[in-house]
Amino acid sequence: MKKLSPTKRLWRLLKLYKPEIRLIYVYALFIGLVNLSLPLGIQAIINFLQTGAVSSSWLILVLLVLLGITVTGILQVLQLRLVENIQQDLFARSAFEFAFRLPQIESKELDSIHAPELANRFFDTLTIQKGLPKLLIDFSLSTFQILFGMLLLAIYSVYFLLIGIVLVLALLLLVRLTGKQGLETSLRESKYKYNLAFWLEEIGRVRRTFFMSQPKSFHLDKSDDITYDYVTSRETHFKVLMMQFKSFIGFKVFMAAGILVIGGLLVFNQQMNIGQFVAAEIVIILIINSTEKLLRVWDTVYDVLTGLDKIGFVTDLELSKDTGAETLQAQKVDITIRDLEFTHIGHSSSTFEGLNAQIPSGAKVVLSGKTGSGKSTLLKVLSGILPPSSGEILLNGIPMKEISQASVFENIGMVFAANQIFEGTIRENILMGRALPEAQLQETLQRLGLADYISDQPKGIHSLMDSGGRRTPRCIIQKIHLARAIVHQPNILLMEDPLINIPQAERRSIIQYLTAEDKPWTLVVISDEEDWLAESSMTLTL
Ligand SMILES: Nc1ncnc2c1ncn2[C@@H]1O[C@H](COP(=O)(O)OP(=O)(O)OP(=O)(O)O)[C@@H](O)[C@H]1O
Repeated sequence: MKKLSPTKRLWRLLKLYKPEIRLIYVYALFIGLVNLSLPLGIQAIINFLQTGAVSSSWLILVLLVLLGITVTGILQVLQLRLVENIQQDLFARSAFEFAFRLPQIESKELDSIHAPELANRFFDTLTIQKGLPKLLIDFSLSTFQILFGMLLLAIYSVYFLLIGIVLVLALLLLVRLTGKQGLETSLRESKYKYNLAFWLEEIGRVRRTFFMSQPKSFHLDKSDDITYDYVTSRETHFKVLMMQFKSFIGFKVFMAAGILVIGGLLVFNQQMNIGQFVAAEIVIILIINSTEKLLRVWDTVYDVLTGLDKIGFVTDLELSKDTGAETLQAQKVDITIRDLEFTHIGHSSSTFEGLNAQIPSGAKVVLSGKTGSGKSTLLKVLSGILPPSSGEILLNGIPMKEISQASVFENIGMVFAANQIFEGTIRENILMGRALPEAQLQETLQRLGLADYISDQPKGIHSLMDSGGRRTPRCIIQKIHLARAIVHQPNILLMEDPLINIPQAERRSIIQYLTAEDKPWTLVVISDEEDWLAESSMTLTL
């Protein structure tokens, strides 16, 4: 898929909130118009005052000016409400995008990426969120303010209008010439920011190793290298910003000088009365303030574009597609492996090839082979997590790619070698949101020898586990992995060394339970333990 440019991403985002943004701009337009009531009203008030009499017209004018100020205030409150709605919606949208996408991303996309690191990019949602008021309110208000101010001044003198046109053209030219460079430097700066965040997470993850390591400076040196890269790229970005900022200030001075000189000359030449001059001065102040605001929006534009690019990286990653239409309905499943080959991305030779096997339903298979022979890879291919490079797997004679992924996953229980405990209660970690009869859960806990441990916990099965089960014994972690895999009585049970942390005395009874004749599953386990071999009905060697 072609990568979208950050600017295109911004348009796409703004399109989502078209009705709200339209209203924000309509309000800004009104605010810009009503704001003119201040200079115009004051101009008329001064003219009245010069007549030296308090009249009802003077009073009405004062009230009109006050009404103008109140109306703009109300419209600004309405704008804030609209932007707040967009900000809240954006947060929720981003949260669900991440939660939905992270587990669904195609395995091949994540081959060289550490998936948890992708979650760091969620924080750019806040950058975008914070940038929106500036981008929508400040930008729209300032633009209309400058536009209407210039038009009003043009009524006083056409020279004012010329100055305005020169200013707008100069701003557009500057954006065109330096905008791209600013975005590039901002993206580079952001890259190092993420590198540093990831490295700090790594230090946190293996903190004890770093705590004990001598010399102590290793992780600091590495942090220093990344920080240096960050600061250097930030400095480059800042230089671009400074160059833009200085040019903006130059434009501002040029505009103020032009308007003030022309205004003064018009008064001297009596082409303007004092009331008009004061009004023109107020308009000039409004325009200068608005230009100032536009300058400040610029930095935010880069932040928002960079944030969108960073989040876009995650949302661009291809998701795993569920193209199969068949469902797996049988109670028992046999597995046929036909000419199976798998090659990891970036590897020139295949991990395994020409693999053929027939695993009858209910078989208890031990998968063995020397280290690196591809046992874990085969298990992932069998589960449908990794698609084979060639050949196929059939479940009850149906090619796996024709069966819907949801149906395959519903029928599989899987125990991975890697720790899969997430922060949540023991119950959540086992059931993963499945609604199962309580008796079925209790039976599983009993059979795996988990019931006693759980009842000893302060909140029983509702006790909280840390991420990775930090404070839970490894044996219990493994039993929870097992409980998760079998509690729904799957038809296929795939396990990578599932019992290595479980005491020998308990292992045999668990193996006997998992390999019992009456169990619904066809079991494939990676292990070289005698106990598994003794209870298995077949072995598969890679
Ligand atoms: N995500 C990956 N990307 C690239 N290569 C990989 C990936 N995962 C595994 N490999 C490589 O594929 C080969 C098979 O790995 P696999 O983990 O399947 O073997 P294994 O038999 O389970 O090994 P072990 O018994 O040591 O766990 C190895 O050479 C490994 O380096």
